[in-house]
Amino acid sequence: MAQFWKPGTERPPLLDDDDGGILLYSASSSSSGYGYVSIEKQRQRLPVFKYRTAILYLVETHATTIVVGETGSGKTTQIPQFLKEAGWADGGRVIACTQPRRLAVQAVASRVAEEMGVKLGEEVGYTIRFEDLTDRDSTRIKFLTDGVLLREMMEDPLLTKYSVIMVDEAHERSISTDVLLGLLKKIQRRRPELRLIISSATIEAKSMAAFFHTSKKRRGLKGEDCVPKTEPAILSVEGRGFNVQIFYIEEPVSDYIQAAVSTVMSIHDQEPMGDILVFLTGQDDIDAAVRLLTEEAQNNRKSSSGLVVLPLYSGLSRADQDLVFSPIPRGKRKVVISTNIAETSLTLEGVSYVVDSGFSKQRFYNPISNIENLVVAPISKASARQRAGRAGRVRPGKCYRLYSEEYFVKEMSAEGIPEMQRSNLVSCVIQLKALGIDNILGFDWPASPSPEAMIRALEVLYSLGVLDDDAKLTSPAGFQVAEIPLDPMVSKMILASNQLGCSEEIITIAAILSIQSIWISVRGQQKDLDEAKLRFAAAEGDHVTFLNVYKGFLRSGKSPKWCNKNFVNYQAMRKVVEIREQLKRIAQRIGIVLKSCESDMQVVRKAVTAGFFANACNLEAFSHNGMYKTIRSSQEVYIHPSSVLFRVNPKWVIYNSLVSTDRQYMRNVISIDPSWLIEAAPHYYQHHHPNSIPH
Ligand SMILES: Nc1ncnc2c1ncn2[C@@H]1O[C@H](COP(=O)(O)OP(=O)(O)OP(=O)(O)O)[C@@H](O)[C@H]1O
Repeated sequence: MAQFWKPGTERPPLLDDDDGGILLYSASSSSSGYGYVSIEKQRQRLPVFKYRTAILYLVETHATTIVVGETGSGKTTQIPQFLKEAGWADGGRVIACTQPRRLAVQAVASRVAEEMGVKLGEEVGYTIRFEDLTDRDSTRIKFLTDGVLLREMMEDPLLTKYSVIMVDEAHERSISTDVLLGLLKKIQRRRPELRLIISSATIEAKSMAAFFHTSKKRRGLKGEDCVPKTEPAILSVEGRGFNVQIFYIEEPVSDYIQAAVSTVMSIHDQEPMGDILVFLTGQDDIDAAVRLLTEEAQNNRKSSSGLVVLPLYSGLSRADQDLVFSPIPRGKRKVVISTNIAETSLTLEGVSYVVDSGFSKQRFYNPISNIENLVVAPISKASARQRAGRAGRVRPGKCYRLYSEEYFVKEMSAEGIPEMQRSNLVSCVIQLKALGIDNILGFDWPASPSPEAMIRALEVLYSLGVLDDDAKLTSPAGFQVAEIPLDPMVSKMILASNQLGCSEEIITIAAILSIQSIWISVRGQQKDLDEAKLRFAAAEGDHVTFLNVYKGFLRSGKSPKWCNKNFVNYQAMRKVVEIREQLKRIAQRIGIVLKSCESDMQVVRKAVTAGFFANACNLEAFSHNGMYKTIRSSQEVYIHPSSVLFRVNPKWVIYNSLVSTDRQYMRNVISIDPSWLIEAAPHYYQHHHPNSIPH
């Protein structure tokens, strides 16, 4: 490893480090030594502990407090406890702390419950989509995703039960965080007693402060006189977790999966015990790396025995995700291979080594072509620092970056682009509409989305029948779609299935579409995978094929062996079963009758069309290479090789998503009859594309 890796230059990190200095995370002044220490001692050792009085004073006197502190300084776990101790949860009030990711919500809630010596779900609880572990009477500190807090606003627009809302990891700038910040600013005007804490590792504190600074006079709910200062306070928490030594690769790598696997093996061969956390981009990469490492172990090479390799991504079932937190037998080394869901807020206790590929999957949306792509793109310096920080949570660690120091310093961007400015805004707009925000274009955003993207979103919602001519939610369809916490196109497909009598099938399809892939992808075994797929392949396309796989899985008694034999990802199927159960409950709640259409696949395809008609494509006449054109923007697209319709090339198809590599590829494709498009969306096709559909 010595000739392969170059240690980073040591330089003390500064909070406003905008020149991209290479960080050597150094131990905070109070973090002395490691080994066994009581939880109370661990708490007191965290940098944020010294700021307890300052934080409480600022929260008392300011409507908004912005806390900037490096990863591991203790913001997430400690600040809610300080607030509780200071009485902010007295009198039945609740302290909320939001996170952008579900996994982080669960993990920090468990940790805080443990630190307070209480049972999770009582005084300390959490809520994520489809899962509520809180108690209406006793929960005083509640962790939740920012998306869930937005949903709570539908029932309680002023969020009256919360005394303090802490928006954590604001630097991630997820869409939900940005929408939440905009709405909280509105709520503050009506509730001067509400306190906000915006906390983050790298937030541009000044621009956030400017956003929250308002000269407008606030109106109290009941004429309260406890008007705090409107100018936000900014507090920098100095100090970090433990030393993390950074190493850079000397030469750029062409295959980051292979490079990550080799790095893990080198660490295992040469470094003292300590778990390894590897950051790759998505399920495919991760499954490939897990397989490569497991094969090494099976080949019984002395060097790789003793490795316990675990994947971590959002498409895993809860039980499989929990495995990464579970202890492993003594003398073994855990290797967790993860997407960026482990990037912020998580503490994986045993981790001493991080391997950072430098990439993540990111959404990019082009409002002109109205196409959204999920692409593998370079991460920002802020993400790289968060990733490195995972190695220094409970003891000093090392981070191996699979890119050069020069690249980090000169080319990596300082911060990522806010999700709001690179996403399709359909879900965001429907949520604001459901909250009664009519003037979406005039909404006060921390970072404004492009007007084109907004207009596109309004158009899609209008064509889905979710908004009426006055851009208000339609009743009941619009309200029902808003109620289902999924992409409105998927929700519309579920609503249509109710009328078409195939809700059982469509709910299965919706569950499968919400995870990345149900197939095991194995490098070098593509032919075997294709053959396995043929056993389930349906001429109608991928959606019907999914139903065949799901039926087979149930018939096998949910057997892992059956999955392996058929190249079906067992963990993904467990997640599908889990999501399906949750969707069933929501569907019943909004009045959908669960009904199976048995073998009538035409109604299933019609229901898919009802949701995804805007993604219709037509095979180019005389096309010898399978080129399609999208109806809405005449974009050139092709069926992805992973689809069962690859090379079949039916004349008319609908896709669920696009991935762009050398070309734009359609994933999850189904063949349709073009007349269904007019049935599903007469306005969209007759007015916007009158000559594109044969009558
Ligand atoms: N589950 C856990 N097990 C052991 N230690 C933990 C656990 N969770 C947190 N800690 C300790 O608490 C420290 C502070 O964690 P916390 O999440 O509060 O920091 P933070 O400043 O919010 O960082 P981040 O921005 O990365 O979320 C960790 O570095 C770690 O030492």
